[in-house]
Amino acid sequence: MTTRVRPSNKRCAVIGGSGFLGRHLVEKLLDRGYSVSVFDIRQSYELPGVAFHLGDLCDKQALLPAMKDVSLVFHCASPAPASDDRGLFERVNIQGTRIVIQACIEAGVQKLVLTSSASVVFEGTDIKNGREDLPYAKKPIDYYTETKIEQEKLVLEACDKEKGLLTVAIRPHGIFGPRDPQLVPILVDAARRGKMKFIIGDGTNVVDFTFVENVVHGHILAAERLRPDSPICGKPYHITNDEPVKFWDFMSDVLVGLGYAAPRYHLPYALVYGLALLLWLLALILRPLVSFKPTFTPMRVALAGTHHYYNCERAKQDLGYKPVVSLKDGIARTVQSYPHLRQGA
Ligand SMILES: NC(=O)C1=CN([C@@H]2O[C@H](COP(=O)(O)OP(=O)(O)OC[C@H]3O[C@@H](n4cnc5c(N)ncnc54)[C@H](OP(=O)(O)O)[C@@H]3O)[C@@H](O)[C@H]2O)C=CC1
Ligand SMILES: CC(C)CCC[C@@H](C)[C@H]1CC[C@H]2C3=C(CC[C@]12C)[C@@]1(C)CCC(=O)C[C@@H]1CC3
Repeated sequence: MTTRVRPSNKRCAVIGGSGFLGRHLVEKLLDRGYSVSVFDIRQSYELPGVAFHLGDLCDKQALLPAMKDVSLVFHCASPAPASDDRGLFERVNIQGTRIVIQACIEAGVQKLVLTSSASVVFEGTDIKNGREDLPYAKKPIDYYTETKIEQEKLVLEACDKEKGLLTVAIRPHGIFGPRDPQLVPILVDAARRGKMKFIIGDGTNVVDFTFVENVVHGHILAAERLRPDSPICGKPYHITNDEPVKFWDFMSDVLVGLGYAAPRYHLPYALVYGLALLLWLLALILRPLVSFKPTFTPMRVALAGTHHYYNCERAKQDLGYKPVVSLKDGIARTVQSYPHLRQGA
């Protein structure tokens, strides 16, 4: 007879734990007394109390040791949204997520918390105060969004009290904070190349940006509230700063905080979107000959020129969620954490 060790409630695994969000999550979990296994394709740091397992999440045999005696798994790995590699997104976000679910079931994991994205409902048109019951985007703008939709469906459908696996999806929006490899670095790179003089559209579009510690807080609340009798099983939850802000005010605050000029001149949205589509097509056609990555992709232009902010009442009601860091403090802490990206550095 084989005896199964009951996983400790304070042992968890973070898939994607070397990444931006993953590492912040690991640090908070350690603070809260969890012991943590990180599974990632790379190791980006060392911390006492963290065991690293390196491998590709599409490889179940590589995943299983990271889930040994673990009751709770966070899945926050994904290829970077800026990539244009459809095959990679399908392999990691769709096939890989199926494998993560199978591995959880085999390893006797009780709870799986997925980092999804509020963008699963975004298709380039305004979303104002969007709730979780909005339909998934029918025409997602990029492969990242297309595969995040499938990934979320897979994880939520895998919620099965009989089989003993409970699942929930967190949908953050526009995560920023110290060590973010995307938002601030891309913005500063564009500013240094003189591309941030322009506002796309009339500059009044309102969006959500979410400080990374609030996203972590939402994940941990969801994990701790996920029980067979709780209403959160198999549901998605928006997690934002709950302080929608004008996109171009946020960009200006970050740029000015780092010593760059705020964008001033307006360009028509339709013109910039058309040009971005054209460039994207050109990059696709020329890929066998030359490789170039346009700064202004159709997705970025759509995000920069439309309203996209989300209601997080469901998270407040069911998870007891409330942001722990304000937008103002989040921006100040973020700006302070990038001395090397300051103008003149
Ligand atoms: N940043 C944002 O604004 C938002 C992010 N999200 C979601 O949050 C999650 C975390 O994002 P973020 O922290 O920004 O991203 P990061 O790229 O910083 O972190 C993702 C981590 O997963 C790793 N990874 C990628 N592919 C694999 C694989 N096949 N096997 C194992 N590990 C892999 C990455 O490695 P490598 O770097 O080598 O690829 C990286 O370490 C993602 O699921 C993303 O979709 C949702 C909403 C907004
Ligand atoms: C060049 C400028 C027009 C824009 C520079 C900033 C952008 C790089 C970021 C502004 C909004 C961000 C965002 C994401 C990535 C970085 C931005 C485009 C996501 C696409 C990351 C992954 C998600 O799930 C949704 C995010 C929405 C906001």
